[in-house]
Amino acid sequence: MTDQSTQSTTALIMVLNCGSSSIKFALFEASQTSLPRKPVWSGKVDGITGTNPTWDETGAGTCALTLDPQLPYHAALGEIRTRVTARLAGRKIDAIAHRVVHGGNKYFAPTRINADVLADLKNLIPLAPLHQPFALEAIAALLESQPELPQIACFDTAFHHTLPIVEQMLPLPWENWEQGMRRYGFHGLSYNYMSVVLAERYGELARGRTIVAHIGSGASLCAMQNLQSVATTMGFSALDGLMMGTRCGTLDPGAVLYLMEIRKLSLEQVGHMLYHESGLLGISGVSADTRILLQQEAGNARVQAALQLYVRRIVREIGALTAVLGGLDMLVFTAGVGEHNAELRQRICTALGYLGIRLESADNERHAAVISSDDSGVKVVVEPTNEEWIAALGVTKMELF
Ligand SMILES: Nc1ncnc2c1ncn2[C@@H]1O[C@H](COP(=O)(O)OP(=O)(O)O)[C@@H](O)[C@H]1O
Ligand SMILES: CC(=O)OP(=O)(O)O
Ligand SMILES: [Mg+2]
Repeated sequence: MTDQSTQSTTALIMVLNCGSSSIKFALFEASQTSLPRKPVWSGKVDGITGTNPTWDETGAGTCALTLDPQLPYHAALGEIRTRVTARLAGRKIDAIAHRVVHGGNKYFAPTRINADVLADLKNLIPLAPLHQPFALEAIAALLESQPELPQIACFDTAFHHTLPIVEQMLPLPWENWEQGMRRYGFHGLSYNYMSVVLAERYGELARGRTIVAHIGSGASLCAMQNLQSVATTMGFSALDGLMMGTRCGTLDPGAVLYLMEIRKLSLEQVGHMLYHESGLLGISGVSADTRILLQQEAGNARVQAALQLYVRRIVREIGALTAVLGGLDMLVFTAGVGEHNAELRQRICTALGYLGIRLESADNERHAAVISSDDSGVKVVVEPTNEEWIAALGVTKMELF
């Protein structure tokens, strides 16, 4: 931010965060010197991929929405636009920050979007088809309707720029690496926020061997050392790693070949299966939402199997990342499931008892900041993420105002 006295004292920054099951938005008021963590107004359209989308304004509760089922993201973006316009009552937005999930090999810092940048980002749609098209749809519409409004892309992949080469590489023939195929890692705005807030709250401990479990509709783990990403479960695309709401996570590549060669599924059919029909939804046949699955678990073998595999994959990958870190000092739960689902945190931590993890049940139930007991070998904490603030912060560093 510049300090020219002719400029208005605050700037209004809107953030759009297109996730796989929700679109979140937030309006931040930035002064010349500070950006409060709490937005002046925020909300989300939730359950976009489900049957009952809801509108939730901060503190206003939820209400059901009717979205065009053929174009739910498109309809949700329109809903947000209408409500934000009404709420602003003529006040101008100074910049819009977009969470863009994939920045590829070219974008590692917040970037002002023009037609060339947009074209580059469109090329990455195949690597994040649940996210990239919707963020880019909003960007393209705004570039056209308000070309003078600065739009800034803030990348999920950027925080993982510190990954060592051994974590970036895919075990494919060398020329693929030379041609740019690599593991990127995602949920970087969330992990970036964690690197800030964990250092504030837990000081030196957070600088040690930390695993952050970002478990929402999409899910990944990040192993951090000295608050930097050293390993992560999502890789080249947002399909890798943990089992998710509708995504398979890590899968034997032989299974993909089999589906195509023997079952004769087309590329599109396999892609649809892996992104939209797998994970919790695919195994349970009921829902991608852990709340619903926990309610229907008793007496439903498929729901039980879905939840068992979901927890197993998290436990397995925490074990793998602990090995990479050479031990574990802190385990952090965040995002929709991580912040709100005490039952699943309990199941995960019980399976991790061999690491010396002990939970304080009452603290876990009330989603306290620290949920491990005093004698736990690893500090276990719950920390609400704030991807939107990191995106807005990126905008304030661009000297636009
Ligand atoms: N209050 C809650 N209690 C329990 N689970 C929740 C709650 N809110 C969200 N979740 C879970 O989190 C998931 C959404 O997480 P979120 O991080 O918002 O996902 P995304 O950003 O990928 O859309 C939901 O599918 C649901 O399972
Ligand atoms: C990258 C990703 O899966 O994001 P989300 O969890 O918001 O869907
Ligand atoms: Mg998300």
